[in-house]
Amino acid sequence: MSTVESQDYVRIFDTTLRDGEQSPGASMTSEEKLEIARALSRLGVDVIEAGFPASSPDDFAAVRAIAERIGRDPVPGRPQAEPPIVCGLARATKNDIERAYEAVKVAMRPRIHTFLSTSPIHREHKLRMTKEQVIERVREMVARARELCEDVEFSAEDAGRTEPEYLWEVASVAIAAGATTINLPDTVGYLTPFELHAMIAGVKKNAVGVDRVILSVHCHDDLGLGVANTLAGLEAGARQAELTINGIGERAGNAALEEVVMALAVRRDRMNLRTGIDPTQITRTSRLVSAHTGMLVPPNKAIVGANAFAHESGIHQDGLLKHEKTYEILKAEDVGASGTRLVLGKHSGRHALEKRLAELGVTMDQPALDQAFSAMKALADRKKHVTDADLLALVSSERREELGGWRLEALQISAGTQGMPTATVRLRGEDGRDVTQAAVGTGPVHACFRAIDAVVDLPVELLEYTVHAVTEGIDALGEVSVRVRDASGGLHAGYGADTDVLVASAKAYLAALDRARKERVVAKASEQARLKESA
Ligand SMILES: CC(=O)SCCNC(=O)CCNC(=O)[C@H](O)C(C)(C)COP(=O)(O)OP(=O)(O)OC[C@H]1O[C@@H](n2cnc3c(N)ncnc32)[C@H](O)[C@@H]1OP(=O)(O)O
Ligand SMILES: CC(C)C(=O)C(=O)O
Repeated sequence: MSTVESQDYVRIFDTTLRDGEQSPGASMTSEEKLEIARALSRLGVDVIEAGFPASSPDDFAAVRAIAERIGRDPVPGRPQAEPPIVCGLARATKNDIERAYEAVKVAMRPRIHTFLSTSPIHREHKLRMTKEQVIERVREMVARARELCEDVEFSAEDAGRTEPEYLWEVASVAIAAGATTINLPDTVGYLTPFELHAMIAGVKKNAVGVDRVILSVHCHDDLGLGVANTLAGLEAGARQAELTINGIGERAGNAALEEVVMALAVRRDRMNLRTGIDPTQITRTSRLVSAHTGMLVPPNKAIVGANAFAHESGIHQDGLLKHEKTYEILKAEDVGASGTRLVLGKHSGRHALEKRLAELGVTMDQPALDQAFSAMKALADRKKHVTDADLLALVSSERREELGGWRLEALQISAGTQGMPTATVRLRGEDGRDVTQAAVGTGPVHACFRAIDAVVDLPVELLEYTVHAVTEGIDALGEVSVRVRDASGGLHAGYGADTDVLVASAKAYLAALDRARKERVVAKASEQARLKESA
């Protein structure tokens, strides 16, 4: 028995190019579809539903191109693998079926997939057909498809809302007419997992000849149950799952391939089912589909979202650093994503900060780490993510502030088109004393520096003032550098970083003044020592 025939093997039928393309606005060109089909082949899907050939000449051409190339072009990483089946969708009409076959017949492994609704609401209002007419059409059209192609899938559209006994009858008729796969879609995403399980189990038990065919599930996500329902169907005995990359598809989409495949892989202990998918290709394929369809992947999307392997909160980060399994059931590398990310933000803790700083080449003793931690928390309150550049800027700003002297406690600026720009600063001296001063200036920076001058009382001339963003985005850290000249001609540089450039300016100016002050203290001390010596 080959791997594919064994009882625990689930065939992955990818319908990104057909049902996925039915997502509003997700149309793709033929070249894009071929590129995706190649990626699906590399991913290891068993069936590629390449399109609906009767729907337009473009769709026909795309299906045809995929049928021609897939299996014939080399697939990097899977040289020996059996090529995927290429399948075309067709309504239960002669014309659709013949068009589908025309498009797929050149494939190494072609399949015709024909469908007809079976639920009362579809029979009555959409098809305007009786139960008997539906049965007769299924018999005729499956037989016609089978005359053309060895591999025929029949889908009972809206199976989920079909009377069970009637569904068993339709499935029995399709099997007798030659269908090799019977698909039971929950077309409108209406069923609960228990109901879907019961539907598959019912057909498996009651349809005549069911042992000769593969049962398949195709679940939509209208109630967010697509993946859960697919897994329930597989537990009940279905051995083909119809899925799309990123879960795109008609309305709320289809069950997401990456979620079903990884659920089967991670919970093999529970379900004991396998697929032929190479999970390391998942992220790359997801990105390709997103790029070609323009359907962005939400950050919190399971498996492929930007946050799927990102941890922000301190307690989780600490746990992960001690043992990765504390908070991860699969690794980013398993699905071809770059590793777990510890995101520094308002919920992070010291362990994660220390690790990130060490990775950036910064080691600190405990008091310095505590200080950097407080600065990081303060920044994170104002900024969503603290990036590496933020951290380095912060650390270097904090280190410079460690030099002593006056420290900025508060800054209030009033500026605009009306009135004089005014700054009020509150500075804390080395002795812990707070001093508040206000000043006006030609602009907010000038007013701020004048208010600082009024406290520090160290005459300097401002030579240079530069401001630039060190990090990305509207909430970037601003970095300010200043150069001042003191009364004896000495030059002193100062640097400050903050999300508020005026605060960064005040910090930079204070740092430069502090250097000037320190040099003056050193110069005074050496002058006194010289005088003492000469006395
Ligand atoms: C559940 C699913 O996802 S099914 C796939 C859905 N995908 C699509 O519809 C995308 C491609 N579709 C199309 O391009 C067009 O709908 C076409 C070319 C197939 C048909 O276009 P039109 O001929 O203009 O028909 P229109 O789409 O307006 O109506 C569908 C017709 O097909 C009939 N029909 C629907 N499903 C089936 C079926 N499985 N078998 C036979 N006939 C069907 C409808 O009853 C209706 O027939 P009517 O004209 O006699 O009332
Ligand atoms: C054509 C069938 C399989 C379908 O897409 C559905 O029922 O949702």
